[in-house]
Amino acid sequence: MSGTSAALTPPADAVAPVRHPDAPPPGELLGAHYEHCFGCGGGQPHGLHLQARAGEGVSVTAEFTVKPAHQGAPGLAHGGVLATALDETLGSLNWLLRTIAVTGRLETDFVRPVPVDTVLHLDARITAVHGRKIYSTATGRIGGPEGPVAVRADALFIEVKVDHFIENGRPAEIQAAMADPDQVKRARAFEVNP
Ligand SMILES: CCCCCCCCCC(=O)SCCNC(=O)CCNC(=O)[C@H](O)C(C)(C)COP(=O)(O)OP(=O)(O)OC[C@H]1O[C@@H](n2cnc3c(N)ncnc32)[C@H](O)[C@@H]1OP(=O)(O)O
Repeated sequence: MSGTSAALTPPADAVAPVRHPDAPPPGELLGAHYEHCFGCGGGQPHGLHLQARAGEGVSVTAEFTVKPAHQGAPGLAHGGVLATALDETLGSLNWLLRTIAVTGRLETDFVRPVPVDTVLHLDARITAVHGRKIYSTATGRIGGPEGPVAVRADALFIEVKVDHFIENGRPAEIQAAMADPDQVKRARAFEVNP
């Protein structure tokens, strides 16, 4: 059983997403947006270390290997961890628009159990944009990129300014991020949209 709530159905006057001219070409790894991100950062020992790759149009693919630290039931991935993998993959899509956005809503279907050591093959795309609202969808397959669907999600991301993080983040991490020239450069570049 699956379904999508009205909040995740784009309005009639929503528009198709437009890939930013400076978006990385199809096949290129996007890289972590923040070293300490639980989803993609290399600095989190038990994080997902998810690596997203630009696809055609406004789409990405990603792989996530379920580790023993990600268990819920014995030998099986925790559902919240799988939702995190979907959230991270969907979040990385906004890089292709060069838009900073955060998850407002995430609806997940858990279709098949995902054992430890499984590689989850994720595929996500933006379906529509309406003002600050970005609608997207993702699937996670097991046994290969064409294997059966184990999880899927629909999401609504909301565009925000860098100030969202500066005003809401814990001061220690914000100061450290702002002292990192690469982090600042990356964040500010995203604020200059055509
Ligand atoms: C540097 C790159 C960083 C990338 C990070 C990616 C990491 C992976 C993604 C994440 O996990 S992000 C972390 C989890 N998300 C959050 O922490 C977000 C917390 N929520 C908020 O900060 C605010 O609620 C939010 C910014 C999402 C919205 O607040 P705003 O005051 O900016 O927006 P507003 O409430 O005016 O809503 C704007 C529109 O979005 C709609 N909206 C907002 N939240 C919604 C929601 N939850 N469900 C449905 N619609 C929603 C709202 O109805 C409205 O629609 P209309 O324009 O049609 O009137």
